[in-house]
Amino acid sequence: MDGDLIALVNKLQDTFNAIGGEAVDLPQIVVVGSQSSGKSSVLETIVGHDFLPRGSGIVTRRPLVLQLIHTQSSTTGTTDHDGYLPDLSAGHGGPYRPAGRSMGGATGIDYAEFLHINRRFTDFDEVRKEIEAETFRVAGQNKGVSKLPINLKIYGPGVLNLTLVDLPGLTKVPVGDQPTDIERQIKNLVLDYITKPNAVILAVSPANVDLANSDALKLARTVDPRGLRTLGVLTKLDLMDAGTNALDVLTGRTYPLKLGFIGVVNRSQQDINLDLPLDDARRKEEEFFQNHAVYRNISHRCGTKYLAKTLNSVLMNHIREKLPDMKARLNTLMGQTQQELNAFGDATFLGEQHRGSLILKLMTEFARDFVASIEGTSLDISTKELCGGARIYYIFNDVFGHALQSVDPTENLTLADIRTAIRNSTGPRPSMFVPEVAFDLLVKPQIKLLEPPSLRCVELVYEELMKICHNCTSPELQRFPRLHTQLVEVISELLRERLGPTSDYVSSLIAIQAAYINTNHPDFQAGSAAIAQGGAQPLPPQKVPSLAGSVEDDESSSEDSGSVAPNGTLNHRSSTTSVPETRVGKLLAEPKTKHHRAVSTGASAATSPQPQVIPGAPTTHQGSPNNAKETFLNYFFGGPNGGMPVQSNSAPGSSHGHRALDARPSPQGYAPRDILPDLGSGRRNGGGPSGLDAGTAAYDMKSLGKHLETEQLVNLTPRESMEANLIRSLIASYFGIVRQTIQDLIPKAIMHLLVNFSRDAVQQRLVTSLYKPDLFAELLHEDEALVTERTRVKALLDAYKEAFRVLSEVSLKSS
Ligand SMILES: Nc1nc2c(ncn2[C@@H]2O[C@H](COP(=O)(O)OP(=O)(O)OP(=O)(O)O)[C@@H](O)[C@H]2O)c(=O)[nH]1
Repeated sequence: MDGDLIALVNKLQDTFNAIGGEAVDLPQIVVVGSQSSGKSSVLETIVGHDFLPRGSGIVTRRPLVLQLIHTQSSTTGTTDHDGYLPDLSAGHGGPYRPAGRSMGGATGIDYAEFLHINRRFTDFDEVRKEIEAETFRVAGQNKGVSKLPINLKIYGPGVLNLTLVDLPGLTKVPVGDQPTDIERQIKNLVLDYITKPNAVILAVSPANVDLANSDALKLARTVDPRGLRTLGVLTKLDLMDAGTNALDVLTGRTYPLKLGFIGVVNRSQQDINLDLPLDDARRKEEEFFQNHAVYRNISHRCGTKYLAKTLNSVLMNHIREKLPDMKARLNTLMGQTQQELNAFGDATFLGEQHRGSLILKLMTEFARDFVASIEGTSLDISTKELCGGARIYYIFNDVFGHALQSVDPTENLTLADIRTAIRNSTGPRPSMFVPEVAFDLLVKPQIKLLEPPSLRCVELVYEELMKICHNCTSPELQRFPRLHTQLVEVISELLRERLGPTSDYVSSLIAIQAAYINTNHPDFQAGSAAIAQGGAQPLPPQKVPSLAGSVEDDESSSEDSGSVAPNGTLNHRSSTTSVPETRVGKLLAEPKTKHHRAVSTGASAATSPQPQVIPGAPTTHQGSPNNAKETFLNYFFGGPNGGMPVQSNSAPGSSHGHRALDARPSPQGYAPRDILPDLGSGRRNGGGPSGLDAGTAAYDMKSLGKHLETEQLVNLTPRESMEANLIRSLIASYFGIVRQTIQDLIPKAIMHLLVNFSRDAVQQRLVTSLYKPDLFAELLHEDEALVTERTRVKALLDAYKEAFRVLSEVSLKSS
């Protein structure tokens, strides 16, 4: 039973070595000692073979995990119950046969196996060479040390069940080309092993050096201060100065260790040189103790044989003691490993007949994850960054919102441009009033400025959805990279399909806004009123109290009057309510005027703001959008519908051919030309390009533009400047309204056409595209790395389970 324990630990050690399970702290004996203290000699005598490298300097440079496995002798078929054949007189069958001497005989063969090569060694010289080669391979030629252990098993009827770890000897000074920190390196390596509470420390100290200077004991003390798991070994007792002895140490009077001290005498260097067989050396050792005057009385507790036996029982007791801990640890590990294994997928879905349901399950999970990410109901919601639906909201609200707000509605629209547009829209004739068509002409391209940010918004949401789709994965799905790729591909295709219609719709929303400039929009009318109000300064006494006059006065203040909000938009609501009952303000504060057109020939503009149709005046545009548009600027610049007194006897024909409202008859009977004589002449005399007068390039925008470029902008006449500023303010006002609408509509459109559509279609699309039995094999092709990893985890779990089972049996029997 006890033999089983060590065999079990050995088995666990192998399993964990092979599959990388470092988690179990297995009970093992760790040999520690300073250089040349005799560690290798002790190990060799325990094993009964010369198999360790020898030489000067540091020979042991990698940990050597040595498992001694007792096998039954084939001649006797028996063994003593603790797996140890103690009878030295048994000769070849004894435990301390030198290498090669008993090999090949009927008594059974000792042989060695390394974990790193699949080969059985029966020649222990070869074992030594292999250890040397393997040491060099990893730790380099005579260089530093390596933590990577060499695993060696020695089988034979002559060995005890034992697990020992040989470590590099503690050193002080680097020699040769050793690294300068060799002392620290070795110390750390040793500490790595002896710190583990399940390690039994075999502290080897030479008896010919004062125990107070023992590096092994010093280091052991740091991790086992009460000396509970340290076994002291005193070597070189034969080399002590004459007259001195180590009796006090061996009897535990000098240095207290629970497991005590055992004295040994190994082969001297000379013995080695003379190739003294190990069994001869053991006899010599036995004789040494039995014949020694001081040690005679304790000779049964001295020597390598006794050490081996003690180690065996110490290790078994230690394992037995650690059983509950190991079981608890294994239990935890089993739980963890099981969980790890579960992450690779439900075992119930393995097998060909379940492929369809597995694919369906993975698809559904994928679709569910995708929808959950969008809706923010995902289980693993990040707290580090916005994700999924929240990012879409962020795109709408912050990114898109800011992008729209940063669009300057009058960008690239200089006063000169506006003047040019005004002039172009008046045709060859000088015009007295600002034509509404100019406003129309100018505002449309500005509305188009909203298109790029809107389309970008679609793209950003699309990209976000793509990201969500790529992030939808699970450890189970990772097993099937091709299925995952296909799932992502199908969703990507769905999203791509939706990108076109969504972008088109968004573009058409902008186009719709540009298609019809609704100057009759209530907010715009209110905003326009505020603009007008901003310019409604007290009129100079000498002028006719006309709108034109008030606006003209505004020219000096319009730049800084603040009628346009800093962001280029108007606060329509407050403007509306704060519009004083000025003439223009009152007119514009009643947005429904257009719809109530009535013949009201005698009404004054101040009390009757409705655009009025004059008998005999051209009415062809009445009711049409153009007509509606043509009306609103009249509030500022006069015209038949505005408050401007216009002479009814003005020739109606003079207005046709362009949309300028200057010559339209008004019910009041004044012609704008009459009341604003300076405007028309001002343009001709002041800022007007001479080209216009010459008439040669009146319609040529280019030459006009060039001309304007050459002329300084300040050359705008006051009238032109006023007109241009006013138009600009109105553009900003109108643009603000459109922007608000767009800001509201685009996210709705994107949600409907892209996000919600994809969300609702994802499951069905996946099923129709991928749920095809002939695709199953391809889709369920497993990732090889993951298959390996799953196999490893499965093997680990099995090993834990097996270890747990054996441990349970052992503890049952021993209880
Ligand atoms: N006389 C005598 N010599 C011993 C005894 N033990 C070890 N030696 C000698 O001491 C030297 C060092 O012994 P090793 O067993 O190689 O010492 P080590 O601790 O393994 O050395 P490193 O692996 O280099 O750290 C060898 O020449 C041994 O023959 C002993 O009990 N008596």
